[in-house]
Amino acid sequence: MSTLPLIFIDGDQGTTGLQIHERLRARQDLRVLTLPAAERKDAQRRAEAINSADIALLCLPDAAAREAVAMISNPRVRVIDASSAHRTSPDWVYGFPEMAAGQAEAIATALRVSNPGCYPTGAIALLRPLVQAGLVPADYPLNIHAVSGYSGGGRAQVEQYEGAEAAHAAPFVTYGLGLQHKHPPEMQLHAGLSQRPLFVPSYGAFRQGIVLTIALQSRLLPAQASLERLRATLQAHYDGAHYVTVLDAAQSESTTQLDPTRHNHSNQMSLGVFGHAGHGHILLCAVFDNLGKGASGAAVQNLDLMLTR
Ligand SMILES: NC(=O)C1=CN([C@@H]2O[C@H](COP(=O)(O)OP(=O)(O)OC[C@H]3O[C@@H](n4cnc5c(N)ncnc54)[C@H](OP(=O)(O)O)[C@@H]3O)[C@@H](O)[C@H]2O)C=CC1
Ligand SMILES: CC(=O)N[C@@H](CCC(=O)OP(=O)(O)O)C(=O)O
Repeated sequence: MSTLPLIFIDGDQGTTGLQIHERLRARQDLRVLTLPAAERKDAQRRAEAINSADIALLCLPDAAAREAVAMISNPRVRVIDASSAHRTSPDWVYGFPEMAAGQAEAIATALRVSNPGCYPTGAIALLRPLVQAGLVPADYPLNIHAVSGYSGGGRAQVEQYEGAEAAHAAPFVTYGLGLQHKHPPEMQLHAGLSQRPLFVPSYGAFRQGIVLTIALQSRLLPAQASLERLRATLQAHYDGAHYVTVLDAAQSESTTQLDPTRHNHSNQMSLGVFGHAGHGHILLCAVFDNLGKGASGAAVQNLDLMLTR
């Protein structure tokens, strides 16, 4: 009998699950369990697979993820949930290792880890250190804009852009106009905001990658919140982080545009602070792959932390 840890991917045929599978394919330090196509939605087979695993990776819609958790009877099974079902639940560890001191350790020892959402990853990465340093007030009236690749919408949206009707797919779509998107509560909680941020998501006719931007007005910030101070605070927070980089002053100066696909197929995220002191305008930016640091890459990063225990 092998003693290598057994990892079950529930939802391995979906957008996130396929990419996790791909990332784990060549690994010699673990075994990956998936169900045959005909059984992948069979509740009994899923329950058996989950309960036989050391770590179950849930790459499912929220309802199916909740169902999967309810199936667990083996107290030793650990879970990484990629869905948004548990991201604000106090019983789950939020799977963003760079977010705060001690977070990586909390993930490493956790039984239940909720992977962050794609858009929240960028928003929280930018805001949390600045709010904590008192440079962005917790009640700042925030507007968060983001443009994602269409794969953020999962298989159904990928089909629209890559299937038979692809020629009719819109080149660019702004959505969530009811301002009820599922992500603001997750952003608010983990960024330490006292108000719900306003979030305007869009997607374009490219497969994957995100540019997320947050505009700030200096007159609404504390006097010490200069562009340089904001940048230095983020640099200090992410100093030594493998996957998160903050553009320095020279890099920011020479950057005139942001390409959402820049970090595709990696777990990297770049953060930038741009602005014009004379106008009192500051722009916080995050660039990353919605299927990398925004989903599958982050899940594998968390898996690796959990495998250390
Ligand atoms: N795409 C992204 O950028 C990101 C996605 N996520 C999250 O990851 C999760 C998965 O998303 P994504 O991969 O995009 O979605 P997909 O729709 O691409 O994949 C979901 C998969 O789950 C399967 N599935 C649905 N219901 C069940 C069930 N009851 N039992 C077993 N399998 C089931 C689906 O099968 P079928 O298609 O046959 O129904 C599909 O293969 C979501 O909760 C999403 O919020 C997180 C971060 C980013
Ligand atoms: C482009 C696009 O359609 N995006 C999806 C992202 C949803 C998603 O999967 O969100 P998580 O990252 O939290 O799981 C949307 O906005 O509904």
